[in-house]
Amino acid sequence: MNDREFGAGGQFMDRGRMNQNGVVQPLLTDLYQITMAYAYWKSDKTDDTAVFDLFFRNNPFHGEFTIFAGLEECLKFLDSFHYSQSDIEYLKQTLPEGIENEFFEYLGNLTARDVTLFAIDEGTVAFPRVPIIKIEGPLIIVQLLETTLLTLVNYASLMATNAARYRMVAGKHVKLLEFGLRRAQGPDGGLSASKYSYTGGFDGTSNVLAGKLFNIPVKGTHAHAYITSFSSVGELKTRLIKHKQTGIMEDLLERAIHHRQMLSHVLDVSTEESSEGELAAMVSYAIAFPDGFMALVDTYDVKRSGLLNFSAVALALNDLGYHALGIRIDSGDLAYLSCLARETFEKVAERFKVPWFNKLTIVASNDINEDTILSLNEQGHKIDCFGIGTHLVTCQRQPALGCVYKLVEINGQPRIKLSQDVEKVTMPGNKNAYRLYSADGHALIDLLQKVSEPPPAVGQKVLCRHPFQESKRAYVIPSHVESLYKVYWKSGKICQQLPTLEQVREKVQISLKTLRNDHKRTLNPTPYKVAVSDNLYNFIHDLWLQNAPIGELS
Ligand SMILES: Nc1ncnc2c1ncn2[C@@H]1O[C@H](COP(=O)(O)OP(=O)(O)OP(=O)(O)O)[C@@H](O)[C@H]1O
Ligand SMILES: O=P(O)(O)OC[C@H]1O[C@H](OP(=O)(O)OP(=O)(O)O)[C@H](O)[C@@H]1O
Ligand SMILES: O=C(O)c1cccnc1
Ligand SMILES: [Mg+2]
Repeated sequence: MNDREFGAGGQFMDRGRMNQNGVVQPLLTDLYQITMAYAYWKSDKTDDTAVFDLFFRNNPFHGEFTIFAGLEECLKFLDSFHYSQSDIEYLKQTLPEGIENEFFEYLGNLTARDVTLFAIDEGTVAFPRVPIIKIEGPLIIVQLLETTLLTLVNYASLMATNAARYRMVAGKHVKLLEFGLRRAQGPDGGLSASKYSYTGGFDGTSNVLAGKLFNIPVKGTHAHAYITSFSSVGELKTRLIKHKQTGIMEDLLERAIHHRQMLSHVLDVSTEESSEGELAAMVSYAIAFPDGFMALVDTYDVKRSGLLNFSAVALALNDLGYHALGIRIDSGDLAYLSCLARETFEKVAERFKVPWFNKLTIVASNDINEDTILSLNEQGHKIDCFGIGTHLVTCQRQPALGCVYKLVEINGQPRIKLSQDVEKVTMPGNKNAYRLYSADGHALIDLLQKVSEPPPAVGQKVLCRHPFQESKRAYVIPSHVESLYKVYWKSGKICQQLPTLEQVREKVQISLKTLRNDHKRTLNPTPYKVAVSDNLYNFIHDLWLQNAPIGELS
């Protein structure tokens, strides 16, 4: 990949940062990470080692699952982590006066070589409080990674989860296209939205740069502007198109006008009421893309104009050996209009002996969200493909995932962060995570243990405890045990074969299949259980008592 590719948009590219979006670099962080680094350095903590957990506390969108995404970008970030000369110069000017020069030398030599990163596989379903990434290494460097890792994981996982939810409500046979670039949170947000909506189960994007960078299928139709740019057939500079088989130039407009006349009787709409400008626009688009003719039919009136003109042009193309692809509807009652369009195509198929007309694609767009799709499903519709922008990319129902990054161990000693809100108390210590499965292949529970404990064994009873509620416990006899963490980064190297985007996309669907339907339903889904071992439970609560100050009443 050359530097122009990710450097597009004027982003700064440094040597060694070739494989990543140029904006992802060590200074893409909060100032406090660097000021803390200086204070740690001043306090002689350069040899301290720490373990941080990266996890979220609540699933987004009132759901009970999250899709983990963004791991590959985190690994590329570790791989390229290095402050450039200009970064150091900038920090010298920006940090408060009096910072010792040796600190900048220290920063200039810093890399992620001594860091070890464990993670669950990208594309896997994940649950609250089970760290999706666990990172160990020198305190200063692992602290410095916090904000960047969070920004790489939070939106990616939110987006992949949102897309997976749209996929679940739409069903596997409907195509889903992401149309959100114009509404996304800026250019980089737009690229991430395209990438991770594909991961979550979309079929393609209208975002051309995303297509190029991530090898995602790019798809699209045309805008209302194309239709409204014509007002009469007199504006057509050319009406001619080559017959697909004979190669002879033929007049497409003439044929379309002829078919329009015939169709007006079959469809019971008057040619006078339909728009001539729309007909001209469709003819001109069909001349440009005879094999890929897809037209927007709602500019003036779907029934009285759009479907008539589209069918006329599609029949004219058919005379010349071409099959049109379909239509897009972008306003009005999408259930009603899609059924009307399908009925129209069926009528035309029968009357004009063009059976392929039955299979024309009906694309719908216009402020679609999960609820719209559910409602359209209830009403009955004939939509083959949804084009979804705004609500997908802005994650309308929940605009941020709350992944956090918490210190759980330092120099082998556990650390706990207390909170009035029990949900916010951190799970101290270096832990392993396991997913326990039932005999039918469904995930039953995620279990956190201390790393010193032996892993749960198939067929053996394990006591699983709610991390904070003493009375909530259950014995689980797993039929299969999955150890959730793999070492992804160690000794300065990515140590797993990274899956392609396509493979991560498949993983999402495979992983979702292991979840029972009641965890996945839209309304009041059943929470998935996350537990701790008895050993970890006691460890957490002992530490809690040690750390909680004893109040005094007077
Ligand atoms: N059958 C339907 N059931 C539920 N929601 C629908 C249905 N058809 C369309 N919608 C949704 O209803 C909303 C309609 O939007 P709006 O009120 O702006 O109308 P419009 O059709 O876009 O109007 P205009 O023709 O002025 O552009 C959109 O969010 C669309 O996705
Ligand atoms: O509705 P979304 O889910 O965001 O999908 C993308 C929208 O972008 C386009 O038009 P735009 O919204 O720019 O203009 P329009 O709605 O006025 O046609 C397109 O026609 C869709 O309506
Ligand atoms: O190709 C389309 O139809 C499209 C692309 C972006 C936004 N709205 C529609
Ligand atoms: Mg719109």
